Amino acid sequence: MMSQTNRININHLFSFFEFVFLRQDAYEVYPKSLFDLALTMESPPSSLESSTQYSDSSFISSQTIRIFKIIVIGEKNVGKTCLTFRFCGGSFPERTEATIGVDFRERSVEIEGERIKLQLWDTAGQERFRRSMIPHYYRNVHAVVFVYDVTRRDSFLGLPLWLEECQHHIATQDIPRILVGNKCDLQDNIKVTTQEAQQFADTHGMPLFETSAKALMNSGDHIEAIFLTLAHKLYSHRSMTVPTLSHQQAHTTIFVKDESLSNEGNCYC
Ligand SMILES: Nc1nc2c(ncn2[C@@H]2O[C@H](COP(=O)(O)OP(=O)(O)OP(=O)(O)O)[C@@H](O)[C@H]2O)c(=O)[nH]1
Repeated sequence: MMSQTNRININHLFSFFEFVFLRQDAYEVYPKSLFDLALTMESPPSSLESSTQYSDSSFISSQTIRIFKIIVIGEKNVGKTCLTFRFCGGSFPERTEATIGVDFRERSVEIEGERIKLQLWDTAGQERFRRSMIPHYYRNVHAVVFVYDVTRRDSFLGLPLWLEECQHHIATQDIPRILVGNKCDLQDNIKVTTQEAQQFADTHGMPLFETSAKALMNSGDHIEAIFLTLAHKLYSHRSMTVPTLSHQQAHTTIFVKDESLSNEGNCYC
């Protein structure tokens, strides 16, 4: 009988093939170790034993760091790929293709002196490219970014369905969620007002960010600020919700070793 681990690995391979062969543009921002990410993709984070297992693996050494899985969802063409690429790769991609399944991007940031990794799952907006992946998107997720296109009302009016899907697949609603209205650089074509977007965000208890993956907003890097705000939310959210070992085991943080850090200590707090 095929074990659960084996089944998961097959899915990992599937995703890698998609990623490496179908989305060459994202390759340059892929984390240094594909295998490292494969282990974390759907590892059972509620199990501390599993974390220890990874820690004992010989191919990864040094200190554990926390990885937060963030899924970016929304209608096709709203700019999910561009937003994640901009944050992880530092620029607006010259060309993009429809995401098939999922693309992964990752970036380390330092919050209050601790280095953490944000693992962004750039999900497919097209139903046919995402249907079979939906359970994978939501498994062990730490935060959700809902994206709509300010120049397309349909992408905004469709948000309740994305929220519903999210509610259906995530057991706890107590995870950070943010709403991002993208393509604000197309000023002459805006179809969703800030007021109605803000009302929607308030109704659903989410902060709203209007931005552009293409342009520099407010003379600073707005995308950077959005994801860093989320990182802070995740950091403090977790600190508040993981006071004991048993809580910790129930929480969805994934631990892996990072060989670029020199400190030998393992920290599960
Ligand atoms: N003007 C403008 N165009 C953008 C912006 N963000 C993305 N685009 C364009 O919108 C199109 C779709 O962008 P993607 O990032 O591929 O959209 P997506 O949501 O990942 O699409 P799927 O993978 O199909 O779900 C591309 O042509 C981008 O160049 C933006 O902020 N401003």
